[in-house]
Amino acid sequence: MTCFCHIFKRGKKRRNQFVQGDEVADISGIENTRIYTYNELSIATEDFSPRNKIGEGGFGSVYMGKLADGNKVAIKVLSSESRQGVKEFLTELTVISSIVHDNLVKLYGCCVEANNRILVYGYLENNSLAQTLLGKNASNIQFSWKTRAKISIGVARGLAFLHEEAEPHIVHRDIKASNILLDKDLTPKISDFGLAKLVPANVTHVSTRVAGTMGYLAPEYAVRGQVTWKSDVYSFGVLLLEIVSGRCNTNTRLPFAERFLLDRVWSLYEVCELREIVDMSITDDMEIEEACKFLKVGLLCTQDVSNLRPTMSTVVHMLTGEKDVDIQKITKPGLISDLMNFRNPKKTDETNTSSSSEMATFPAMSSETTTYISFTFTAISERD
Ligand SMILES: Nc1ncnc2c1ncn2[C@@H]1O[C@H](COP(=O)(O)OP(=O)(O)OP(=O)(O)O)[C@@H](O)[C@H]1O
Repeated sequence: MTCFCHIFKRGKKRRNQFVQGDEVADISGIENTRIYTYNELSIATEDFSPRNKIGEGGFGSVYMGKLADGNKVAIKVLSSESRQGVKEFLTELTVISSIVHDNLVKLYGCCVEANNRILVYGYLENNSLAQTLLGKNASNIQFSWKTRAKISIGVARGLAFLHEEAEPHIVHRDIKASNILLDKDLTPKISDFGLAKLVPANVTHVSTRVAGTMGYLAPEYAVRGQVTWKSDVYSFGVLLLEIVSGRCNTNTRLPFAERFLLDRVWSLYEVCELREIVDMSITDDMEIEEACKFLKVGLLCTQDVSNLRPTMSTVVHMLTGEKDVDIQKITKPGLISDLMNFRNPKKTDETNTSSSSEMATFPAMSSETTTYISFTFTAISERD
């Protein structure tokens, strides 16, 4: 009798086992990840109809879908470059879906049938900050100071959670306005965390992904490809400046002195005129003071020397007022104009009005990093 039970148990799929056709993999935690069939997702998106396509990012296309239970979801079809083995893919995915926080987009599950690698996320009604706050087509959302403060603090909390509490700790690598989504109450949710590991380090992919991101890259990331939590803090600092000023980190239509937001904020800080860059729709004096405090936190986060940047939990405390902003610690941030100077000192003077679609190469970079920076300046001009 004992022997019979044993055989029976061996024949059954275990809780931590993924079985599909001939594929059998033991993956701890998989029982908490929902595996969707391709057919289910195809029905949800009306056969991946272009009508339901809501975006296209470096990882692939994103569709809005309605599941059989009525739940609205965002379905991200990873591009062909992203194909990983089933076990590897599911192992990473299980980790990502176990990370749950109010300020992180919830990953519901995935589909790994045949060559398809598809992720299913909770759907967020109010699009990304890139589209609503910084986009060309103004949204009807009123970004009051209260809303901006709530968004800034929420993103800081989400990132602090990824860096300091999530197991394993996660460096996002691509904090930027298009990766901050807003739900119906304008609660910010960070998207795309952990995805870097789902895609092989493939040059073509990296170059397209980082293309829109230049203004957010910490100098050590741009020059040496060095990614740590400190490079995320730098990107968050740039995002914070964008939220307070209501403008994109790079605008090549502006005169050179105003073109790069961080450079502009730093020069205004030096002459005690930070108020000038605060979005004009914020008019209340008390709020402007608070906004200037946020700008100073942004300057602390973007310090050129990465060791001078605060941790994200310290940033949260400064933004919420639980900790003072120590202005003694604000020194020169890592400026884009300095990176460009490094590349070609003659080109960055006041008279430089050249198009930004030049190729940039930095001697210290690995060949992979060089490739993506060379796309960067083209991308900056395309966005404006
Ligand atoms: N969970 C979601 N809910 C609602 N819309 C989403 C969701 N996820 C993504 N989107 C939409 O799809 C677009 C593309 O998202 P995606 O994250 O793939 O690319 P991106 O962030 O714009 O660029 P990149 O891949 O370079 O980071 C977003 O800008 C957003 O409009």
